Amino acid sequence: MSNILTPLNSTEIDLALTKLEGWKIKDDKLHRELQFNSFVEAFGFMSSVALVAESMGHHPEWSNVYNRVTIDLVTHDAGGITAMDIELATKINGLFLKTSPP
Ligand SMILES: C[C@H](O)[C@H](O)[C@H]1CNC2=NC(N)=NC(=O)C2=N1
Repeated sequence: MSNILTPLNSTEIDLALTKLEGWKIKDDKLHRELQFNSFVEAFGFMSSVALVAESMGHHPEWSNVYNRVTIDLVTHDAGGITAMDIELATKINGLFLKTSPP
């Protein structure tokens, strides 16, 4: 039976990616690189993501260099990309749009 800790198959991942602006697969993880207008904006965005991640009990692998934030999502407990990663990526996109409207 499938549950949130079952890794998605490549068909499921491809479908999810069509709805996830900016994300791709890199090294078997969901990957996105974001750029902001400043370090403070990037760090504020990371703070918002941190609260969401903590509330989900699901945490990103990420790094920050000045105004850039690089994010990788994978479910370690499942050994692959799961619905939890898709959910967190979707929420991250929402927070990015709020921080940095097009
Ligand atoms: C016990 C705790 O909830 C688990 O270790 C959670 C924490 N955050 C996590 N985050 C991610 N990305 N993958 C996990 O498998 C994971 N497991």
